[in-house]
Amino acid sequence: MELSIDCPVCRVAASQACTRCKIVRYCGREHQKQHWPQHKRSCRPFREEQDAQLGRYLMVTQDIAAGQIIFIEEPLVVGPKWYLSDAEKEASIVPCVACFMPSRLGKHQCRRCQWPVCSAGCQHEDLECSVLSLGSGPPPRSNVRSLNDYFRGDALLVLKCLLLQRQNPAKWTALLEMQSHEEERRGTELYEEAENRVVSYLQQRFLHRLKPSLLDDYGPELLHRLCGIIETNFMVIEQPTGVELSGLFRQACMMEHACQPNCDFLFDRINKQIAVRAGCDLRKGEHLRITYTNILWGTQLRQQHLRLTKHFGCQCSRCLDPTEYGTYISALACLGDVNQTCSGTHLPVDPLDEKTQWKCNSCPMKVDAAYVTELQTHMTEQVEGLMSGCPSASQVELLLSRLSQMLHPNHFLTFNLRHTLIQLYGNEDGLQLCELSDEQLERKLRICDELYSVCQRLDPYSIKLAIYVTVILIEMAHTLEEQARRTSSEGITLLQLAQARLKEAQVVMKKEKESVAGKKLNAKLQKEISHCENLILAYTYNQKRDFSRKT
Ligand SMILES: C[S@@+](CC[C@H](N)C(=O)[O-])C[C@H]1O[C@@H](n2cnc3c(N)ncnc32)[C@H](O)[C@@H]1O
Repeated sequence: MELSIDCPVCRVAASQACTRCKIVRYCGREHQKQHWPQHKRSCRPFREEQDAQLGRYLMVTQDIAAGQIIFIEEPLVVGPKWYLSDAEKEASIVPCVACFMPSRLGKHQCRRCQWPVCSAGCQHEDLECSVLSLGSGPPPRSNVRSLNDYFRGDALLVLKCLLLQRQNPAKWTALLEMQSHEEERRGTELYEEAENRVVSYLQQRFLHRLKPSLLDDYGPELLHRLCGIIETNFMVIEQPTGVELSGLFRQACMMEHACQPNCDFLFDRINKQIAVRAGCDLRKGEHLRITYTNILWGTQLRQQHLRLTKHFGCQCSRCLDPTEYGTYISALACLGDVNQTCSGTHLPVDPLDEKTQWKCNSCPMKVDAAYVTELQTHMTEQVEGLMSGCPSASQVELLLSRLSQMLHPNHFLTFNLRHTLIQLYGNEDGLQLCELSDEQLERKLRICDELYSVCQRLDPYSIKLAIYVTVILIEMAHTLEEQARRTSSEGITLLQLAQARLKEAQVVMKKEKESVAGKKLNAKLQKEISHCENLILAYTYNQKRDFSRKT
């Protein structure tokens, strides 16, 4: 996380942070006092509000410029990932119980509780270790699967929350103030899952042996409430090691959801603080908004995910618009009826209604929501199946042409396939840029333009899609460079266009300097920019040389 560490008055290195915003640092009290008349205009430029529908939320109280850090906050709890994939449940590398560094199962273990640690000397919190040591330990001769089943990271996250009641009463109070949706969760699939994976696991393996004097409450009701608090509020913290953690933050977790966010956030890898940053200029009265779901999903999928995990239906302007800002990212192609084919597009009549009909915009055909869901589920399986391998361009083309008969070209499933395709054309063996025909280059550029336009409409400030957009811009630049190589008349114009695309990507990627994927892509982008500059220099030199030869 990059924050200025110089005193804004004398510019010497400073360590004393403003206690209100924790962002600006001073060399001492004198300069802090002197700077206050200026600083108070930007210190904590928001306040907490409450609303019957949203619950608590954060509202901007003074205009905030794009890129400004709005607040920094310590976590209430940081722990292992809340949702483990099937592969992670069987992985032999797991986060160290103390420092979360990747650790090989069975190599080092805490001497007292036997949970995996990264090295013999790495120790974890005493109370946590005492509770975990009440367990019987993994069964003898365990394989990786049964070891993982004993060392459940998601349950450890709940335990970490539970132990705050003794370790830090102020954090415990703040945690219990968070929304849990415990009533709505009761009887749902998520509740049953939490019961099996976390609540009964913690009780039967550890908590039943706990001395009652150690904690006031560790009953199933409370454990389920903590699961609800985590489910509703957890934020994913990506570590430079690639390990993902879950964090709960008193204030950052108050930010409401919108399918077009206006804030993003960064994590400090050492102390796990979160810094919330304005993704665009924010005006007084606006709410601070992040996205709880995947903005590259269509409305039905986003709504379903939000209803299931966060217990609300989003009513943002994108969700209300059947075309989703003109992107048609959920739209189906109309097939017409037996008498006549149709080139129209099916859109939901009421996008917020799960059971809405989907109507064609050019013929009277209507289809039911159930049909759309079934079709989409089936196609999603096909796309995920293909993408889980390393598909070739021809395999992607084949599925794309099949799905294109039923889906709008911008549908999120075809978007995904086309985003893969632009990276394969120009990089796959036999499909290197120099091997592509002029038509293939033109098509690659056209697809890049279409994908770029969808991203711009959904996320105009590239708050969520910076990496997606940068990949598109780099592929555009590659194509333009190759086109420049093939032409003698417009070469410099094409190269300058390529350079402009890469410079645009550089601006977009400024906010992605911290993430693992962002670091990699930023390094690649720097090389692309130098390469393009060299092409321009070489082109200009050759032109000058040709001109002087002629004259
Ligand atoms: C991470 S919490 C946000 C803080 C919460 N409002 C509180 O009072 O603690 C997420 C919950 O806030 C509510 N919420 C957030 N964004 C919303 C939105 N756009 N529309 C309706 N409810 C929303 C939902 O109840 C959701 O489960």
